Amino acid sequence: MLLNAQALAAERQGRRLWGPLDCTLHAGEALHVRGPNGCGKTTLLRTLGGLRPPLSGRVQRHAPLWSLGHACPLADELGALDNLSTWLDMAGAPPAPDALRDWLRRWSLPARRPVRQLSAGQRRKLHLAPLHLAPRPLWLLDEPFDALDAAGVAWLTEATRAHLANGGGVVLTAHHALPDDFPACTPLDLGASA
Ligand SMILES: Nc1ncnc2c1ncn2[C@@H]1O[C@H](COP(=O)(O)OP(=O)(O)OP(=O)(O)O)[C@@H](O)[C@H]1O
Repeated sequence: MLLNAQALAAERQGRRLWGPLDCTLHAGEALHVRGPNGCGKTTLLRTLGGLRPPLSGRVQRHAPLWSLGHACPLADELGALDNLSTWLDMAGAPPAPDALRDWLRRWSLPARRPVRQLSAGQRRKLHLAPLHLAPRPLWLLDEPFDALDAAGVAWLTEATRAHLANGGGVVLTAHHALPDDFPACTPLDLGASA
């Protein structure tokens, strides 16, 4: 088992968002968190990743994880190369320099230009790089398809398929329908926003 949550509940500013809910993620499984804007999908992912305490209940994480939020945690003034190497170093997963440069070349991303000058899709491809450069069994991905072009969507679809086949697990949100060829996901529906 990669992840287990029991009787988990969350609130924002005194208002119950969701819960209590239980969820379990085993190796090879994917969970698609669904619901309207504001219902608490991001809050759930952050809670599962340990970035936010639950109102009640508990989460047990049994594997190293990448928790990639909706906003890219990139330093605007640094280039792609420095951003990725610093981020991965700090995460205890320093990448092989060649692999890092290959990733930038693959997407034609400039190594040195400040990332504030990159497009949203280019930034998304940087943001997703740890999944490729430093494999970890558990992926918590908040809107990972946002701003991605067709090649990026195809890559993420195939990377997820390989990840699950290798015993990984994924919890993700997506504002739109998942690609037709995306691996099967179990839906986790949150209620309407208040
Ligand atoms: N920092 C914050 N302080 C107070 N309330 C917040 C904060 N962040 C989010 N909220 C509120 O919590 C609720 C859930 O937000 P959350 O971002 O988890 O929803 P979501 O389902 O991911 O939304 P979306 O589909 O728009 O991304 C919303 O009503 C939002 O207004």
